[in-house]
Amino acid sequence: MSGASIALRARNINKYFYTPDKLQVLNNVGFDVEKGEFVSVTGKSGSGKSTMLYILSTMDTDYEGTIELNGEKISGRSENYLAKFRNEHLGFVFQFHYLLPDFSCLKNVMIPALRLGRLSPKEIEHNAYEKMKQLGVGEQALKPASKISGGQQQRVAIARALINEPSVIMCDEPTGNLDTKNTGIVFDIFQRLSAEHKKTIIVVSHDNDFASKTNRIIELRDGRIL
Ligand SMILES: Nc1ncnc2c1ncn2[C@@H]1O[C@H](COP(=O)(O)OP(=O)(O)OP(=O)(O)O)[C@@H](O)[C@H]1O
Repeated sequence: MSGASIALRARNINKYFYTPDKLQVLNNVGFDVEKGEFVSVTGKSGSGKSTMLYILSTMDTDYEGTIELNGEKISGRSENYLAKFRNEHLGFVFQFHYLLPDFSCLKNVMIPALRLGRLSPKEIEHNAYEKMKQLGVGEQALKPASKISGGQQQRVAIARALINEPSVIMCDEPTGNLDTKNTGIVFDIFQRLSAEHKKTIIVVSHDNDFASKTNRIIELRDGRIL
């Protein structure tokens, strides 16, 4: 693989927790993810999936090894640098959507872009509404986030993750709270983002059916890649 086509490069990642006892949770983990690839991370409970995602997503900086995202070395960087990097390059989707319940769905989607401050509020509102329409939740725009269904909430959360046009989207059990129908809808959204919009998608999932349909499965066992 040429460097230009790599979105994420992880090398020799070791991670330890020290309480209650010293525990090595990731053991010499290394892999590449290509731009536009849709990858799932699987493994039994406790195998280190969430720990790895926290590290890859720059939230946890206490590890050994090196990580490059979009050609930039992100290991060993300051929190200020990483916060800016996250805003510009990464989108996040979690099992629980963490939408602000009393704010409108549209406002929820707008918030990361308002925080970034690159565009005017009018432009951001327009972009947020477009993203919501693309994900089939345009009609929910003005409703409070607490007043729509769980599947719709997750699509609003995906629109929020996309609002700053990140090239890499990291997800921790994004369908863990959804029924089969909504899981299928969310899968199709990710697949389209990867195939048509060349977004790189990394999803931690317990759902073998979901994982088996992604481009590649990275399986962890006891902190090692199989
Ligand atoms: N903050 C922490 N302090 C100590 N040990 C931790 C901490 N966080 C996780 N661990 C341990 O690290 C190991 C890996 O946890 P991790 O949450 O990454 O696994 P996982 O594969 O995501 O599990 P699950 O599928 O249940 O979410 C587990 O043994 C867990 O108990």
